[in-house]
Amino acid sequence: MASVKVAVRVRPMNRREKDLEAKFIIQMEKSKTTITNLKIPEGGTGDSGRERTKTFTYDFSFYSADTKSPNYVSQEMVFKTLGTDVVKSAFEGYNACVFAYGQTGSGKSYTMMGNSGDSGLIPRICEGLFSQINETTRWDEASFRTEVSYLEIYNERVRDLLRRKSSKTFNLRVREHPKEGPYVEDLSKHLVQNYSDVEELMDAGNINRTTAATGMNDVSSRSHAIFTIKFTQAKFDSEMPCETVSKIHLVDLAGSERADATGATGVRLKEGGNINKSLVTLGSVISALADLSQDAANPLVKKKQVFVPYRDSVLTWLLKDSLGGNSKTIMIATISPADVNYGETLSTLRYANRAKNIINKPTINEDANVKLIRELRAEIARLKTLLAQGNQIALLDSPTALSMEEKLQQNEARVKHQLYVFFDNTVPRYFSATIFRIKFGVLNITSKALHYLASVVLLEFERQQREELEKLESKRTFQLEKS
Ligand SMILES: Nc1ncnc2c1ncn2[C@@H]1O[C@H](COP(=O)(O)OP(=O)(O)OP(=O)(O)O)[C@@H](O)[C@H]1O
Repeated sequence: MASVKVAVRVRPMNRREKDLEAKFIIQMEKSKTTITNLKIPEGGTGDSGRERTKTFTYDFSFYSADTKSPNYVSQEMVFKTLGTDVVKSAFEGYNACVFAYGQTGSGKSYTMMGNSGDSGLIPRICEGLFSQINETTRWDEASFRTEVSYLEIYNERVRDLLRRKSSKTFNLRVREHPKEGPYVEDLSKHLVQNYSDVEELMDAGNINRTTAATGMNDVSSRSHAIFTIKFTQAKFDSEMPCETVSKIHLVDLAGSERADATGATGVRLKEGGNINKSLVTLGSVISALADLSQDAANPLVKKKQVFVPYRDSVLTWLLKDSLGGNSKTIMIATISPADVNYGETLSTLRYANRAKNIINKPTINEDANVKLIRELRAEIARLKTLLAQGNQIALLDSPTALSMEEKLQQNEARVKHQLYVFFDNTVPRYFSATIFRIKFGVLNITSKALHYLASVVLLEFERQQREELEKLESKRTFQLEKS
């Protein structure tokens, strides 16, 4: 179990806000973010008793409004605080997701993608992944496979941002795999060997992304973009093959916006409606999940039937696993510091506050065959303990009816039988379980490993039996000498 991690980031005032002589209304101290409503006089309360300041506590509050401030949080610091954990999760075999949420022009794309020379989380995470791959391959015999895909959801339709123009790029279907969950049919996947391969694809995808100038942002993303890295790792852990697969979704959402703030009409207004549909559904999903988690945390409360409307929008359907499922998820809420955006900023802060309550269930995604071998090994260890215990009991009981030799023979038969049962049950299951699939060269080693394990147990068994017989022999000799 792991809560969704939530960070809030405030950007500097932009030209528009400066021209409007906007006032700064955001304060941050450690993990706390405070917003001030300048319409309410200092020391007083509003007509309806509203307070002038509201304070929220998040996992992180990133102050990026002024580069000269000692508290300034740079792109690199955001990566060090959040991105390195994503890289770590990938190497451990967990799924991960980072999504940026906020008003148009509040800094989502800047945080996720960044500018040239000032890159954001997505390029830094990819760079971090490859630098660790290089480190690991230098010392270990691990092998890696990294695949990326990049899509946008525009007007509730999925579009492949990395597909060549000649092929179908628009309106791809979202389907659901019974085990692996929702996926996009026919989405192109690209094998990458190093960071510059990723950079090339990212640049190509960003050019294809739907953007437009709005009243709030000259280059406003009009779609939700999901950059996905599928990272597979095969290595040997204490001489056992081990394969993990991790999926990392890096999501740059389109802005949450009101038509009046952006001055949108026509196409932009329709886009706004669709963008909001996904974001409203995202809000409902977050609320439902937060309710579920709070209920689960309180055993005294009668469990409600909470419906999570994942399927109400393409975005939430595709991010199903990242929200309340098998993933380590981070939400970054980006905000403007200006009083002119008070309403939007407060709503973002509330949204983020709700998301803190979501509990996910991340698990290591291990190959089923490899898992079976690990279980097999644990079972062998258990049998070895049983064998040892069995022998001790037999020795303690020795003066009664049966002679020691007989007991030893009985033990031998019992353990042999257990071993037969064990291998009879496990080996066919093991071999039928598609172990012959050729995957990262695991084939030879896994079947070899099984033989190795079997021979280790039998050798150990023989050694123990020999020891017992030797003990018995020396006892007999001692008794003979005495008489
Ligand atoms: N923390 C920051 N530091 C410096 N500049 C920033 C920061 N955040 C955003 N900006 C600048 O503000 C402008 C708008 O940011 P950005 O495009 O990231 O907004 P957005 O939230 O992605 O907007 P939209 O939803 O319209 O796509 C850009 O010029 C960006 O470089």
